[in-house]
Amino acid sequence: MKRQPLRLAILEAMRILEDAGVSSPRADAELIAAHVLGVDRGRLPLVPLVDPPVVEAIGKLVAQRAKRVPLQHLTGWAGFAGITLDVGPGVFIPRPETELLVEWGLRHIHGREYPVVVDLCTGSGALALAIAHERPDAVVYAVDIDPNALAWARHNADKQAAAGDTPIRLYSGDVGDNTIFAELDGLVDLVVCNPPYVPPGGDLPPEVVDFDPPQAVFAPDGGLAVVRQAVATACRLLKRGGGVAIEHDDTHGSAAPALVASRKVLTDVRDHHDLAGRPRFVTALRG
Ligand SMILES: C[S@@+](CC[C@H](N)C(=O)[O-])C[C@H]1O[C@@H](n2cnc3c(N)ncnc32)[C@H](O)[C@@H]1O
Repeated sequence: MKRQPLRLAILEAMRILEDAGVSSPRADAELIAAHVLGVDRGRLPLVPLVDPPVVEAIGKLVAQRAKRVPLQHLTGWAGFAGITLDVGPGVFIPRPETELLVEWGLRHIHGREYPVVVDLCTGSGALALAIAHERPDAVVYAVDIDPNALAWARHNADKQAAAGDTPIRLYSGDVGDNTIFAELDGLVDLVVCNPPYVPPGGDLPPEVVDFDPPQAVFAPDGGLAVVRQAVATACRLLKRGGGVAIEHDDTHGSAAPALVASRKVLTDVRDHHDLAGRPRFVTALRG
């Protein structure tokens, strides 16, 4: 059979994805093509013609994406703050907005030697591994309640350590357990946390509802239950001058900072917006 222009296969993929209601049809079509061809997306213009089996492989993945299977489940990986994490069924796919917590956290520990860092609710290991990658001297702890998520985190942590990064320390546990990391009480420089925070019944796209684990997304108490637990744990773990950054729902731009400010040991409470201008995460320092 004849070779075909890749451009046409991508245009056809975009049409299918747009009809299916995918929010970023061009990016997804190009990323699927790049995945099938084993090249970076930016190199696609260097591939003018493709063989029929390539077009067929692109078509199969596009059909799955049109059923709203997340792109990262199809490719098997997610880029996050300069690292690549393996992801799939059973673990939350790291989101770009969470990279803002990495940026804030790295700024906070800048100039501190051998900082102790704790990632509560680690999922795939995203925050812990991104910080460990940038700060090889950091002692990084991470915890999750879900054994499936932890299996992904262990896999990613082993892979990153095998590539030469300092290993992180992973634990199974509940942020609501007030003895968690008791050995670190008052010793921690930075606590980061992207907890489940969507109020139950929230309106979400199929990629989230059907593929992210529910306990990674929804939380009781109007979405604030795990945020509240993370704040309490941070108060106990942080040393004086230590900092905490917690992601929250964009409807919690007042409630989350108020919850943090209700803890007298935490000072300099600030809420931060994402690039789209939505309230996204709260930070504070241990006074
Ligand atoms: C929104 S995901 C975030 C994962 C990762 N930090 C990220 O940003 O990609 C929330 C994670 O919190 C975990 N989790 C939910 N409730 C928890 C709890 N009470 N204690 C510890 N982990 C919890 C879930 O299993 C899930 O992996």
